[in-house]
Amino acid sequence: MIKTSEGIIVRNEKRKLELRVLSDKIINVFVSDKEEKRKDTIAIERKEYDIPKFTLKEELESILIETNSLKVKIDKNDLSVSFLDKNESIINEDYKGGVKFSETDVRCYKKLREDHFYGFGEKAGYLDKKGERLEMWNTDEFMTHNQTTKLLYESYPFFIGMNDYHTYGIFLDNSFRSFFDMGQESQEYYFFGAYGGQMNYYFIYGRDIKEVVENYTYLTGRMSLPPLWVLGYQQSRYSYTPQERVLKIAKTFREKDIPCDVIYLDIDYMEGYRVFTWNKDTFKNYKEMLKQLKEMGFKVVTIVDPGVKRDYDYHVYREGIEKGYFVKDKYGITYVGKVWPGEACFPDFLQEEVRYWWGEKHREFIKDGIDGIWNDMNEPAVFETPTKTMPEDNIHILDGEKILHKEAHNVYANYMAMATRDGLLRIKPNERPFVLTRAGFSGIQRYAAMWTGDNKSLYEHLLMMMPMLINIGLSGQPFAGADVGGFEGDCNEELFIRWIEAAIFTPFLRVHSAIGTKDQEPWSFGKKAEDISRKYIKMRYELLPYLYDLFYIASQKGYPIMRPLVFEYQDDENTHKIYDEFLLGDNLLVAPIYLPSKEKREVYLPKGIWYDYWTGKEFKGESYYLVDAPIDIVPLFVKKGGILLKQQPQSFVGEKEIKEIIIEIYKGEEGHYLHYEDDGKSFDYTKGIYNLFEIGFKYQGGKIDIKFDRIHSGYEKGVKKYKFVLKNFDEIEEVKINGKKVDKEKCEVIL
Ligand SMILES: OC[C@H]1O[C@H](O[C@H]2[C@H](O)[C@@H](O)[C@@H](O[C@H]3[C@H](O)[C@@H](O)[C@@H](O)O[C@@H]3CO)O[C@@H]2CO)[C@H](O)[C@@H](O)[C@@H]1O
Repeated sequence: MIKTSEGIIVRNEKRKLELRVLSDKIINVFVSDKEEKRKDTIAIERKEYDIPKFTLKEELESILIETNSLKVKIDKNDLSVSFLDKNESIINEDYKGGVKFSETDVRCYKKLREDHFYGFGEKAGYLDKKGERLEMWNTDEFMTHNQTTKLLYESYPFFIGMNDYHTYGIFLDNSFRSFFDMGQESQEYYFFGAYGGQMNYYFIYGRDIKEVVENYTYLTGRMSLPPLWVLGYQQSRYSYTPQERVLKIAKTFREKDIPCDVIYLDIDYMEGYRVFTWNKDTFKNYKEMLKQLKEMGFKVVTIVDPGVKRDYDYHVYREGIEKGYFVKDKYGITYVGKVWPGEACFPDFLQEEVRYWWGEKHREFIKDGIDGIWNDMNEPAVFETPTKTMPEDNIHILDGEKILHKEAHNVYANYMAMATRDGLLRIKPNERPFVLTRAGFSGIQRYAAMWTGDNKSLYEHLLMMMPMLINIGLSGQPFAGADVGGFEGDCNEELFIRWIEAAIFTPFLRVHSAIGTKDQEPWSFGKKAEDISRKYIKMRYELLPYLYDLFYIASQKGYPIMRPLVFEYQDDENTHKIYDEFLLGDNLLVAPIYLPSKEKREVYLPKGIWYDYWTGKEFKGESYYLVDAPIDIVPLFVKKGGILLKQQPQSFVGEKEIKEIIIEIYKGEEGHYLHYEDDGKSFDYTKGIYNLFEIGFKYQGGKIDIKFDRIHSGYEKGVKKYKFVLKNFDEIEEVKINGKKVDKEKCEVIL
């Protein structure tokens, strides 16, 4: 055994085990049958750790490492590893020697003690993945996504294991195609591994799911605060063309008083699908169009695919060829695949120089008035190949070394998103960039928001939006959404209404639909759908302060914005498998209708008291209820003592100065809330230019004591008036704010 500054290295005649103690609760395990160095992928953001104190005890058969929270036992014979808590209760242990190497793969077997497995990022199907076999290989899956769809666009080789006694996470830091058998093959063990690369995983212990997610994102990084406008409603279609149609859509939103912040331009804005060009026939006057959109308060996001059309007269292709920036085949010849523009080449984003070149290509776009970039087809997808991507033996260069596509594939999109984000940051250094991506790997939250690709206009896909987005959130990516209304197939009035009712509570809210399908704007399905859409989109804008506070928490702790009930109520066993309800933050429970012709649904309310958001009716938790949901109502519940922040809705973010924040306090003995405020655009907050408020209350015998405390003050232009609205309190005799009695009818703070 060798003691290192971070942990230990142990060898037997066949292999080496390197164990690093990265925190009291995070242990990195690297097992190899060769003399090689551990290789972290792009997923790991953290480069330095505050190595905690740990003790080391070597015995005849084993080695014991102990931190403040964990004991790690290593069997000196087979180098298997067990993780125990301080009371010697096993959290997780290798099964029959643990790691196995073979010609085709490397895998690790673990004893199966877990009741549930969550995470795994973007996977179709339900919330709990126990008993399933999953694979990770970024894939453009155009067919219906359902329980049997194994591969989708993004890969997160991360899961959370949980039983009544323990919660932990495992992140397999390996970018090759990976697999996870969570008890399908056996009831005795589960295993995970990859078809290549190393057995390099991080064991992440946590008091509960929350702490595991916090620790996992401590490693893989957290989303930084997005510009406030991307929290608004966004309208997309493949494709809005010509420019007159784009303007017409924009004007209609304003005429019909339906809030909207963003319009997307899909592939038809380009000249022959050549990236970084404009179609001169259909977008003749695109600068003028962008100007007019800006005047109406719209932001514009354009699609940018990785495929560069093979055409020597086209500057991006010519430069790429001349500089040798494209991915090469196994013979070292530039690889050509078929995508939208026909024959195309793919920039090797793994190279820093290529990323810089690509980032600079956005300069003109941004100067002309484009506000955000949508990276699509970045698995990378290639048409008409059996694998739907480029050959696995294609060559990329990473840190000066050749690596094959089979290693680069799953991380390609992260490097592309990095190129885009860094480019936007160079162009406008003090403006928060917005990048949307379809493909990605763990850690993608540091570069881009994501959407779940080509779903269909089906009730099944409305339902699936929930478990998918919830598991993505548990996998460190809080900023996610689905194509609202469904991408492929015709949506209809009822489906659109029900989808909007659910989606306004998802972090990323974009309606998107495919070419040849029925129009999918909020007014495309008649007056009823239009009115209900307006009502809910306005509600989204009303709730923006609450939502932005959740983005702030996500940026600090990595917590999901859209949470499964088990995230907040892990002790309540009934929550463990619920996937068709979710929490927006910890105060608001959303139970969408996801079946046709349904005006009622069963809702489970966890521990505590809950108030029907619409009627105020009180419900006791830990029970199921059949609740009414006529077509214009999505069942919503606020928890006892919950606090919701609202503001006046507007047509787009920044339309009007927000002069007042409404703080709704729902009856309870007490409640707490953290409110964050900044300019919603720049990075000034990193220099302390933001405000942070602690809001709380205590209530007893008709008397309520409200605390409103600015614990950080830095943003002078912040809202000055905070009005408290007391919900569900029967008789209020006395109201105090910060210890001072105030008039019950004028419950407010003016700063
Ligand atoms: O930019 C346009 C849209 O591109 C994406 O969706 C496309 C998807 O990625 C492609 O694979 C393709 O699907 C074809 C499919 O692969 C093929 O087997 C055949 O069935 O025809 C399909 C249709 O051509 O087309 C999709 C678009 O229709 C992206 O996900 C969308 O958001 C973009 O709007």
